[in-house]
Amino acid sequence: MPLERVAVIGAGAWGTALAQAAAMAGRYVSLVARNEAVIAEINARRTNSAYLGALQLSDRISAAPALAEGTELVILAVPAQASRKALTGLGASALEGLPVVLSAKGLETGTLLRQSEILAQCAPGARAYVLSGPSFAHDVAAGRPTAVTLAGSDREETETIAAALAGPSFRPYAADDLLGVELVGALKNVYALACGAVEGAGLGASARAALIARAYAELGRLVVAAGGSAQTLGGLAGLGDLTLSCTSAQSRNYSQGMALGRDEPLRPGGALAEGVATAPVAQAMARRLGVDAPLVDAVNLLLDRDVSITQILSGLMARPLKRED
Ligand SMILES: NC(=O)C1=CN([C@@H]2O[C@H](COP(=O)(O)OP(=O)(O)OC[C@H]3O[C@@H](n4cnc5c(N)ncnc54)[C@H](OP(=O)(O)O)[C@@H]3O)[C@@H](O)[C@H]2O)C=CC1
Ligand SMILES: O=C(CO)COP(=O)(O)O
Repeated sequence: MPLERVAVIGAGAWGTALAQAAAMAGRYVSLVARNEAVIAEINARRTNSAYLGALQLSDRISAAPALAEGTELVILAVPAQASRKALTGLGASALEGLPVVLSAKGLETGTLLRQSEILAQCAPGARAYVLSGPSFAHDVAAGRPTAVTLAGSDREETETIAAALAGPSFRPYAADDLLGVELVGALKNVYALACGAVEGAGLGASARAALIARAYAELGRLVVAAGGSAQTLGGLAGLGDLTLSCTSAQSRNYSQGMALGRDEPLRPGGALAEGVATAPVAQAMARRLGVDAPLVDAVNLLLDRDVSITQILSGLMARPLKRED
């Protein structure tokens, strides 16, 4: 089987979970961490307690401070705003000719770039793939079943990578629409903030469901205008992840949204909510594309603390009535 030796960059919750998934799929995994204590704990005790509690990691995983010789597949699993720094640290020559699976769900602030565009700048000789879909790190690491999308422009290599990562409880479906998969994965976090705010403010499950449906329509307008496929929207990375992240307090974005809805402070330094950094980027993108994105606008107002979610929903309800499209 090709792709025996996988390196996962970033030993946080998602990197460790993806390392575990790859190990359960039969790969040998080097989990690259920047923190020496994390490396020592994984190698000595087979746990990463800061991120995954007492969960026992596969003995096919070893932790290391740098990319090992002989790596055949790289998975990048640091937060979206840290990807550029992590890739620069690895160096373009180390990634030359390698497939790199991008797993962060966010757009870069300032540049408005997607993860694959950052990879193209930092390591032009690497080949980009994107993994996205409904998958909480704790679920994946514990071997609870889910299915995700693995997108890439080389159909044969996409299928080979999907097969290399497929295990008894982790099922990657190959897809072509790399741009669309990247965008829906990043943007669903913005809508998850809004849905969490609706719950936090006690506005009810009906409002939340209506918001999810309108978010789905808005996401479709954005993805298609940006050049993605409408089919991606109904897939695992679109509908699948939107459903998960917009309904579960296990989502950091949703739970940060709940704090916004209660008018509580966000937790600085707390668990990462990618939607907070991505919301202004999404707004700039929508404006550049000329797409009407009232929910993205609303989340930005909410994050600026200009208005409450209740006021925002009242404003949306007062917009001129229109056909549902
Ligand atoms: N958690 C989840 O359920 C899922 C997360 N994702 C996505 O995965 C991405 C990462 O999230 P998650 O793992 O949860 O975040 P965590 O906060 O759990 O972990 C982030 C990890 O990235 C490391 N890191 C940060 N900056 C750098 C850097 N410059 N160089 C090297 N390592 C760095 C951190 O290292 P250190 O420990 O030293 O700070 C830490 O190990 C996000 O984009 C998220 O949307 C996708 C699906 C599921
Ligand atoms: O993307 C995720 C699940 O698919 C994780 O969502 P959060 O980053 O909101 O926790």
